[in-house]
Amino acid sequence: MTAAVDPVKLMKQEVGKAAAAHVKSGSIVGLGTGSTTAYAIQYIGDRLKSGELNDIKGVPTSFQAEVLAKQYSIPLTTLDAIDHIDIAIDGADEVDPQKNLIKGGGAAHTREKVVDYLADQFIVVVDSGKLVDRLGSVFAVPVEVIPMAIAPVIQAIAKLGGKPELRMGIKKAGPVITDQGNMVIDVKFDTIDDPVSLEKTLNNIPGVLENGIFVNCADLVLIGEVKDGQPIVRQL
Ligand SMILES: O=C(CO)[C@H](O)[C@H](O)COP(=O)(O)O
Repeated sequence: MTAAVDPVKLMKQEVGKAAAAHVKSGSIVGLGTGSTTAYAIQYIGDRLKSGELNDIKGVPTSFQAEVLAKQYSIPLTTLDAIDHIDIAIDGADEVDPQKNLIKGGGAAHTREKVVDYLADQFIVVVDSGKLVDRLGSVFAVPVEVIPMAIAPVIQAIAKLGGKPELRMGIKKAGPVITDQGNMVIDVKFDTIDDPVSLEKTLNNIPGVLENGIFVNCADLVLIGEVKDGQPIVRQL
């Protein structure tokens, strides 16, 4: 008996491959975080190995991205050694029709926001399950907070009408700790009518480092779908 192929995995693989095909030789590439971007990193590595691509430098958005880049022999650099990023590839947890995003399912949104906004071209890679009519319909907004400010930030967020929940670890007792040593509060809002203003409002709370609302940032959204059992990629 052959094992059934997971359709979500198929979509992620195909969209990751499609995004990796956009990377040109000589580029500085922002390497996003998450299971979909992991395939893009793998395919960039494959293209380097085959000689189809050369002279690439990657800027990782997380410890995970750094480990994967090393695994696939992608040379890395840091923001103090470069003056631009040509292209960034990153996943998302929600995408609305205006290409606004919620990110941070992997608690990496702070570094992702720095890298993705710096890139001349930012390509988002998602499976079709991430598309929503309105941001916040399904996913909570991740907010990275410095540990000593957790209590007042939770109070301030509750006053804004959000339902804050401290993100807890899996296979680790206690809260999730980000790559910067901070904590994450996931905030569910009934509706997000104005993501532009909510992004600013959340970041204005003292103790908040960054939140996962990304507006006016994505240039291209690649969506993986399965049609008639076959994975396809379309653009938003
Ligand atoms: O924002 C992120 C990490 O902070 C990820 O890009 C986002 O959570 C999507 O991940 P995946 O591709 O595994 O669904």
